[in-house]
Parts: sequence; structure tokens; C-alpha cells
Amino acid sequence: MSWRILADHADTMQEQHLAQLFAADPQRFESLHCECGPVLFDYSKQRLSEQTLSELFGLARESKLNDWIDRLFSGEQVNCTEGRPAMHWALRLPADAECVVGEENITAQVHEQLSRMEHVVSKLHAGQWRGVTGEVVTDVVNIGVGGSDLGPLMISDALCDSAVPTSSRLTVHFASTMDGSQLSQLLRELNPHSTLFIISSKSFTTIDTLSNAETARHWLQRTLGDKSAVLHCHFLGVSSAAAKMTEWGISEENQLQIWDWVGGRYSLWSAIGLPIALTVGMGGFRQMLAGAHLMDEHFKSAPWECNLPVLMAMIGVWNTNVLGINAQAILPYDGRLKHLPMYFEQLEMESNGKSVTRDGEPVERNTCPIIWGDVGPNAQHAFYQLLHQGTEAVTCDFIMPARRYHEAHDQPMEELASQHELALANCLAQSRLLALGDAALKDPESMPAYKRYRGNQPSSTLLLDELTPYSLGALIAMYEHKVFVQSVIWRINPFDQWGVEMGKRLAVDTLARIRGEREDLEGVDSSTAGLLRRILG
Ligand SMILES: O=P(O)(O)OC[C@H]1O[C@](O)(CO)[C@@H](O)[C@@H]1O
Repeated sequence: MSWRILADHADTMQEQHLAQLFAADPQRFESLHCECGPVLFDYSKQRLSEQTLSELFGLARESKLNDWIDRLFSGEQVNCTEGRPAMHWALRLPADAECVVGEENITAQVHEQLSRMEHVVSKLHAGQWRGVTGEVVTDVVNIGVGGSDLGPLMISDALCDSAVPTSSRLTVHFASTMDGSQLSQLLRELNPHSTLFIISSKSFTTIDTLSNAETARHWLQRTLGDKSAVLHCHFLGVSSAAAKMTEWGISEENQLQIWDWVGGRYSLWSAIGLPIALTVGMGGFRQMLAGAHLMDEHFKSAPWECNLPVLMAMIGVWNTNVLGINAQAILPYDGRLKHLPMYFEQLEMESNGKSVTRDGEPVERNTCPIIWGDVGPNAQHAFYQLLHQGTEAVTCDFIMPARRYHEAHDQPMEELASQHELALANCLAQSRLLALGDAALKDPESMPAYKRYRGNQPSSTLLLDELTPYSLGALIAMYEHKVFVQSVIWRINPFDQWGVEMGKRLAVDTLARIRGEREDLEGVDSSTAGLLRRILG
């Protein structure tokens, strides 16, 4: 029923260009933006009206959104294919919050691991973590992939301005690629005597991570010898599989725990976020948790009309399923957020890239759009041409902090401030031009066709007061909950990722052929067989 109403309503909306919507209502921004703590969400440049939202809320009611939000926050097994709850929100609860699921006191477990993390962070920052030969550890390498890499990497970079000075002058590095290229580059520069590795893997079975971990172990042992003390002094593990960490050789006191109920792409709030805490200190890490908790509470209790994750999700549904816009660009106007698009690609596409409902039926409508992005000003010189004059409709998320640069380190303050202003101006100019097209320009009719702008490309702007652990925590939690709301509307499970499993199994079989352990090419398609023959000479 709601879908039909939305389709009818779309017929009217499609007739109106964004330029007309803005011209008709000078107060459009006032009625179509919303705030939660440090995040302002402006959706006035989306192709919708207040009536659209009320029709979308009809769909949310029909989909029993509030019941699903209750299920998520009561620890029900919302991840039905794996029989697990999804409780990343519990990682952000303050120590005095009560959260008991079954027999388990979740808050107590979470805060015990936070204390253990704190111990590790203080020891490393104070220069008290020593390698096997007594040298102070100065370099930490996080080995992980997917959620065990992207979140920690993205946030550590984003919060570089909040980095705490440490007496050990600690540097945190990341290695994820299974071909070993990132790690071997690092190993050329690092000193085995003063390097610590974090093996970060929820499952502790991911071949990418385990093969890099093996390489790191051999690198250390070639210089430091084959004694168990080398493993003890140079490896930490973060996983939900304690026995596997022990079997690999990580001593129990160097193990940090996460739980089955934290999905990999939702895990940066747990000990998987250790590299973040090493960068911004435990104080900064707790601020990030507090920002996310603020968004959790807002999501649970704010009316839909001013609920940021719900609004963002329903606008996404409107774009994808009613306006037929199947591409979304993530465009941060701040170089510190360069990994944010990649992080959201995993969060959204691994969660909602599904075509079977919770009941095992084929979905009736499109699910997650294709998401990509880059630092906005750089992307202006790369793919914005398509946004402005191509044939595809794309919705964009512009993300930027309003303020930056309180302290100038080595550069004059005015120089830094003026570069920030430049980025802000470009962000506002681009979203304006995308929305209004020629209407944003003077005398467009005099221009040749190839210089004209169609406009009507929808976008949202997420304005943070500043980029801090608190505001970034709130922003990421907002997107997490948006993904959940959309999964409810699309009736899919956002917490599993079966689509990535079969590829891993086929790779095992292919590897046996590449290594000559299996010579026949029986059952292999001609393309793969031809490429294998060429590789094997
Ligand atoms: O932390 P793990 O278990 O090594 O998994 C890494 C990544 O691999 C995936 O399972 C996909 O293969 C992601 O969901 C996950 O973030």
C-alpha cells in the first residue's frame, strides 16, 4: 500500500526541479534539516517535500520499524542466519548502564576489555613495552583486513589532529593486503627489536591476515631467534576466538577479546579499535564511544521527524526505490577523512548488498545502491564531470567540519584557516550547482549546450561542528543505524555476509592448482583455465 502511495507521489515530485523547490520556498532549509549533538543533517537538497517524508514514515510504520529498533536494542537474535544478536551499540554504553542479555552482564564484559586496552595503551605510551632484546617499542603494526582494518585505519587518520604525544614516540602502521605488498614495504623500514604487531581478526581464520601474520613472525625470528619470548614481546591478538590465538602463539595476557555479537564491520568500538586508542589515547577513544552513544540514544528515542538515522535511511529508500537512483557518492571535504568512503562502502554494501529476504524469498525491490567516493576536492578533478553532466542520477553525501585549526604547529594560522575556508566554499558551491544546475548561474541561456548544467542531482550535507572523536563517533553511529533502518524496509539481514564465503573456498582450490598440488583442470571454465596455463607457463 505505502509503496503505491509513494509511487503516485513521486509522479508529482518528479515534475519539479530542485531549483523550483528552492524558489518556491525560501524557508526550505529551515524545514528540511535536523541536528543531533555535533551533527547537522541538511536534506533540503534532496528531491522531496515534507509530504514525501510523511509518506515514507507510512512505509516505516508498515514495516514495523519501531519493533525492529526494540529488537536490536534488546539483544534479540536479529542476525537470523547466524543466530546472533547485533550489539555493537553495547560497546558504547557507559559503565553504569545496565545491559544483561540472557545470563551475561554485557556492560561489565565490555568495560573489562576497555580496562585491558587501557593497560596496553598506557604501557606503550609510557615506553614501558619492550621488545625481547629490551628495546622500547616505537612502532605498532595492525595486521587485519575488512572491519579489522578499515575502521581503525579510517579513524586513526581522521583524528590525527587529536593524536596524543607519547614518551615512546609511538607510530601506528596498517597492513592488510594479502599479496604482502604493504607489509613488505613496512618491514623494509622497521626495526624488529622495537616493533609490535597486533593481529586483529574477529574469526582468526582470515587467510589475508594469517598470511601477513606469518610473514611478520618469520621477519622477527630471522633477527631475534625462534624463542617463545619473541612471540610474547612482539605480538598482541584481538579476536573472538581465544583458543585460535593461543594455538597461533599469542600469550593469554596479550589477548584482547571481542564477542560473536559484534559484526566485523561494526567492531571499531571494541578492542579492534586499539590502533585508534593508541593514536588518540583512551580519553579520545572514550569520547568517540560517547559520541556514538549519544546517537544510539537519539536513534532509540527521537521522533522520526527529527531522527537523523531514520530520516537518512528513508531518504535513501526514496532515492533507490522510488526515484530509481542507484548510485551514491560519499564526499568528505577534509583530507583527514580520506578513508571514510572506503569505510562506508564496507558498512553499507557488505551489510545491505543482499537479494534474499529474512524469510528466504527474493527481494521485491532494489536494495543497497552502489556506493563510492573520495575526498571531495580531489574528486572534483576526477569524477565530478559525471555528476554534473553525465547521464546517471547520483545522490551525494557531502561531509565537512565547520571549524578547523585552533593551533598552528609549524605553519602560520592564517594560511591554514584560508585552506579550510577554501574547502568549505568548494563543498557548498558543488552541492549548490549539483542541485540547481543552470539556475545557480547568471545568464545560462547564452552558454553553448556543452557548458550547461542540468542540475537536479540530489545531495545531503552532514556538517560537523568540528572533526573530533566525539563528532566522528556520532557520525559513524548515524550511518550504522541508517543501514539497519534500510534493512528493515528491505526485509533483509544486514548482519551477515554469506556472499563473500564461496569466493574464499574457490580460491583454496585455485591455489592448489597454482602451487602444482593439483594438475587437472577438470570443471574449470575456459577463461580461468587459459589464464592458469599462462601463469604456470
Ligand atoms: O576480522 P576477520 O574475522 O579477520 O574478518 C575480516 C573481514 O572479513 C569479512 O568477514 C568478509 O570476508 C568481513 O566481514 C570482516 O570484516
